[in-house]
Amino acid sequence: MLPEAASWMRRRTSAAADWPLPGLLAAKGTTRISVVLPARDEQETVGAIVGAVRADLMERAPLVDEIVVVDSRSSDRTAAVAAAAGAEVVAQDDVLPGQGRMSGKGEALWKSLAVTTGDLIVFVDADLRGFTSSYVTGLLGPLLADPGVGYVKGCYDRPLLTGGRPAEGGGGRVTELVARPLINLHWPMLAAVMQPLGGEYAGRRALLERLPFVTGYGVELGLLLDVFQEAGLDAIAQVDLGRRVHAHQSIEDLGRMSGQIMLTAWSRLQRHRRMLPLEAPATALAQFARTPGGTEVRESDIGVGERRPMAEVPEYAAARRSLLS
Ligand SMILES: O=c1ccn([C@@H]2O[C@H](COP(=O)(O)OP(=O)(O)O[C@H]3O[C@H](CO)[C@@H](O)[C@H](O)[C@H]3O)[C@@H](O)[C@H]2O)c(=O)[nH]1
Ligand SMILES: O=C(O)[C@H](O)COP(=O)(O)O
Repeated sequence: MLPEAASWMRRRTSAAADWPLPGLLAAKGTTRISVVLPARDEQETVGAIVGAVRADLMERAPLVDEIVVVDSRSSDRTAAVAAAAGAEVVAQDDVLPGQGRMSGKGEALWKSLAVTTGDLIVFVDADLRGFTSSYVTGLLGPLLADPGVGYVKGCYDRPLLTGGRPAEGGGGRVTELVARPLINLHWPMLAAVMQPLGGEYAGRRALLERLPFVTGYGVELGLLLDVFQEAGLDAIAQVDLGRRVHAHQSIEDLGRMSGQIMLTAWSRLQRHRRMLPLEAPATALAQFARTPGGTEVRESDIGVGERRPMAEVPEYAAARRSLLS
C-alpha cells in the first residue's frame, strides 16, 4: 500500500465503540441529523432497522431528527411496514417530479436529498439483518467530532450466508473481485478504504449536494471517487461497525452490479484523469444459463445514468426552504 494510504488508515480509522452516545449528543448542538434508508422490497428487514433507530436515537436520546425511507418502487409491503415502525416514507418517483424518473439505488439516494432536512445524512441499507443503532452513532462520530471530515464509510466483517454455516469473510464478492482491484489499480490512494461499496455511510449535506449521483449500483463508487477528487483523502474517514449481514443477490445479479461498477470507474477515469478514449464502453451484458433445452443467453443493459449535483437543480432550493420553514 502507498505510504499515504497507510498513513490515512492510521489517522482516519476508528471503531463504533470510540463514539459513545453522550459525547455525540454533546457535540450535536444545533446540527440536524437525518437517517435515510433506500428500500426496494425489504418488508422483512426494514421495520426492525427503523424501529431500532427510532427507539435508541430519537426516543431514548435525541440524536437523530428524522428517519426517512425512500420507497424505490417496491411491490411488497415495504412502505406500510416502514411507516408502522415510525419512518417517514416517500416514494422515489414522487420526489422532484419535474426531474423525471431514473432507476435504482443511486436515484433513491439522490432524491432523498430533496426530502430531508439534515445537515448530516446517514445512509443505511434496508436489507440488513442484526442491525444495531451503533452503526448510526459510529458513522456520525467523525463528522460530529471533526469539521475536516466530510464523508464517513462503514467497514465490517462480511460473512457469506449459504445453506449451512455462514462463511466468515466470504461476503462482499463484488467488492473483492471488482471494486478493490479497480481501486488499487487506478486510485491507490484509496486502497485503505476497506468497504468501498458498503451501503452504510454518512456525509455532510454541503458536500453531498455538490456531487453528481450515479444511478443504480454505481452510486457508492461514484461518490467515493468524487469525494476524493473534490475534497481530498483527508475529508474521508472510516469506522469499523463490526459485522454486517445482508440478503445476498444471485451471481447473475452481482454480474450486472459489477458491470455498473466498472462503468462508473470508467466514467471517473475519463472525467478526472482524461485517461480513456471518449468513446463510451458498450453497456450490453450477455450472461448464460443452462436450461433443460440447452443454454439460454440472457442479455441485459447495465448502463447507468447520472444525476447532476442536487445544488444545481432549480426546485431543490424551494424544496429546502419549505422543509425548513
Ligand atoms: O432499485 C433499487 C435497488 C436497491 N435498493 C436498496 O438499496 C439497498 C442496497 O441494495 P442491495 O440490492 O441490497 O445491494 P447489495 O447487494 O447489498 O450491494 C452492495 O453493493 C452495492 C454497490 O455498491 C451497494 O449499492 C449496496 O449498498 C451494497 O450493500 C437496499 O436497501 C435495497 O432495497 C433501492 O432502493 N432501489
Ligand atoms: O458489496 C458487495 O460486494 C456485493 O453486495 C456482494 O456482497 P455479497 O457477496 O455479500 O452478497
